[in-house]
Amino acid sequence: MNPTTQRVAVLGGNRTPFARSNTAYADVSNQELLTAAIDGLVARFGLQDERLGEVVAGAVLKHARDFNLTREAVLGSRLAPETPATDIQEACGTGLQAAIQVANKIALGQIDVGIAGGTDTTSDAPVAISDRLRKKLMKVNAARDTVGKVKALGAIRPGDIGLEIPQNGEPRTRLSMGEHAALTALEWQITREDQDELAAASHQHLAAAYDAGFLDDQVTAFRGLERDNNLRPDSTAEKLAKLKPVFGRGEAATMTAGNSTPLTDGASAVLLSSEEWAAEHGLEPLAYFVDSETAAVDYVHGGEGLLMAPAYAVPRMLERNGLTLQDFDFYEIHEAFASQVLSTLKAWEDPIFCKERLGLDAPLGSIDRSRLNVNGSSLAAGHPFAATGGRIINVAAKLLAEKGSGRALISICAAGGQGVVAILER
Ligand SMILES: CC(=O)SCCNC(=O)CCNC(=O)[C@H](O)C(C)(C)COP(=O)(O)OP(=O)(O)OC[C@H]1O[C@@H](n2cnc3c(N)ncnc32)[C@H](O)[C@@H]1OP(=O)(O)O
Repeated sequence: MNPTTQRVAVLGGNRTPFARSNTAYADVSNQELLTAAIDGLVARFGLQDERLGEVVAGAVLKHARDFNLTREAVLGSRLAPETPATDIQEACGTGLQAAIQVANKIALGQIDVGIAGGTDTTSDAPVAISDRLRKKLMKVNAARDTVGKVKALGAIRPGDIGLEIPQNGEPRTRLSMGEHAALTALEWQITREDQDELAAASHQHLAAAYDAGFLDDQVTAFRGLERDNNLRPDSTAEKLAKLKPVFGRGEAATMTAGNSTPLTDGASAVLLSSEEWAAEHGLEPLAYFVDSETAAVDYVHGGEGLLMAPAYAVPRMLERNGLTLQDFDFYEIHEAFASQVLSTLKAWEDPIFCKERLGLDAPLGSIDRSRLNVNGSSLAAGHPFAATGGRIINVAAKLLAEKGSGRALISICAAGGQGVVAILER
């Protein structure tokens, strides 16, 4: 056993431009998207025919045929086919969780280099047939002869014919992500104005980042798309204020298509390695992967808001690292919904929440809002669930590289009441 750990370098990343559902990638599969994200990284870092330690990636919405999606993407890429691959899934936390798994293996010296990634497409969602129809069709398939097959087919009734379409919601509460977030927004009294302001800033910051060339070495054009097609550089809080609420009722109806992420298609990948591997390949690390934490909350019995788990994960990670919430140069908080980011920030400022729910003597306090999602986030880029973690790591690492030193906090809420957070440093 090797009890020592080593530093984990973030060398860089790549992603496809993100596309709103049923637009530029309407006919593209998860496998094609993930392969494109990996191959972009291969091209950028000269990894053709390299056997990497491991590729860990995943998709939230997967067809049965994609049972080993990441392995298939590796086999379809220009990496050496001897590169092992693992599929994981932790809803919107998938991409960051993939990076944590690769980083931990590197830290333990089990592998020298790996890729973490994620992909999702809501355009090619895994629509299945109803349970009743599936079971009856399996009997047809299992029948030994034509007579048996005809008999089994005869057992199918019109009422058996139905589709199972994946729901963007929680099976245990039957509420959508947006409806859950609307309840949390009401609890924390998050105003429509503040949500629209955050959404407008996301669009303006992402547009500025593209214009400044910040994303030139992170995004590779794909299927005719060069930039995320959800991006509206002309978004202003005034324009967003005109949109109709889509989630929540009455007082809770503050969330719109403009201050919520759209359903999105896309993929991302991040290259992580040991310092030794980076040096051997003449690569300068952008940043280092320092630590991570996951948390889960009981949203089912009303104990906590569905998307509030990062509020719990961050203080645990801060304590372990002897840091305060203010010790960061950049805060990359996934904008599932503007209200969710604002609810989390408000919770960290609240003495009662911090004492009673987090068990802290004092509130975590406010962050310097000028350091929040400085190059835009999911409201502007879009949110292909499992690809968001990679997008965020790449942005945070490059921000640190450009600054020369500092620390970034990454926080991602996920369906199922979970949250995945991490610290990058340079
Ligand atoms: C852990 C997690 O991450 S949880 C999050 C998981 N993700 C989700 O839950 C996805 C949530 N999002 C959705 O379900 C959908 O995108 C919805 C319901 C919010 C909106 O869906 P739609 O109504 O189809 O959105 P659509 O794109 O048509 O936009 C509605 C209107 O808002 C307008 N609009 C949207 N964004 C903007 C903007 N930034 N500026 C100005 N107008 C805008 C559109 O132009 C459209 O206007 P129109 O009706 O005049 O054409």
